[in-house]
Amino acid sequence: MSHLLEARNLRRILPGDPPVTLVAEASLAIRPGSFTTIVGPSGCGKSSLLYLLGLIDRPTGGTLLLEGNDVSALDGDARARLRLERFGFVFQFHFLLPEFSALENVMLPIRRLGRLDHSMAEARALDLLKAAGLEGEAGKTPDRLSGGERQRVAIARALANDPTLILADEPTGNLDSQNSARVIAAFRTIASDQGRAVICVTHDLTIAAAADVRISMLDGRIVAIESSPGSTGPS
Ligand SMILES: Nc1ncnc2c1ncn2[C@@H]1O[C@H](COP(=O)(O)OP(=O)(O)OP(=O)(O)O)[C@@H](O)[C@H]1O
Repeated sequence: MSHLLEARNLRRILPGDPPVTLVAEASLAIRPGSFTTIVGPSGCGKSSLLYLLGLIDRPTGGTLLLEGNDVSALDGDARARLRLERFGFVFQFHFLLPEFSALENVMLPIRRLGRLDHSMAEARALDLLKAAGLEGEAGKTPDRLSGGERQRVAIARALANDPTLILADEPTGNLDSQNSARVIAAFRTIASDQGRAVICVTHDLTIAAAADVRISMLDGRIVAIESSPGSTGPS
């Protein structure tokens, strides 16, 4: 089966004197139904690579293929559209809008995409919250949710438009071990869908252990790509 996402010699260099290399010659392939972690010491370029893979940042060299299509050189509007349609993001801080309920937060990207009317968007958002075990919390604003609940709302929001790729940056960074375990279990379930894949930057060894593929970085470079025992390989 073809790769969902493929990077070939992806590079991100900040201009300057001297220039700063955030990511150097990164090559990787993400297969459907996989859970990949990106690990490495602080400052090695994990987030920078994730932002390139998620079309948040733009490479200064190399190629990025989304289901075989070259998306490396798209303009800002086209990248924003693809992010909304095909990607879901989960960050260390949940970035839920404080004045909106959990339900409204999950509905927002659905309404922005504009394919569903208000009541259909609401039904979909409720289903996602239900799947996250948060049916009873739908009407609450983020300040009335626990840290773990907020992060699960953020995951529901990331899934709102049925994305192909879920990208997470330190999603358990602010959670205790019990809530981390729920978040990891949610990612595992999401990644078991053959139409999807999860890529997660983490320092959390429990996440790294739960993944199918582990990409290790050092000084902006990928230094190893390893598959877990039982997984079918990195590509
Ligand atoms: N806009 C920028 N200007 C200058 N340096 C930057 C910029 N963005 C990132 N860097 C530097 O690039 C390097 C890679 O940063 P990045 O956030 O990708 O690392 P990371 O591995 O995710 O780190 P951490 O685990 O601490 O979050 C770091 O040394 C960082 O300070």
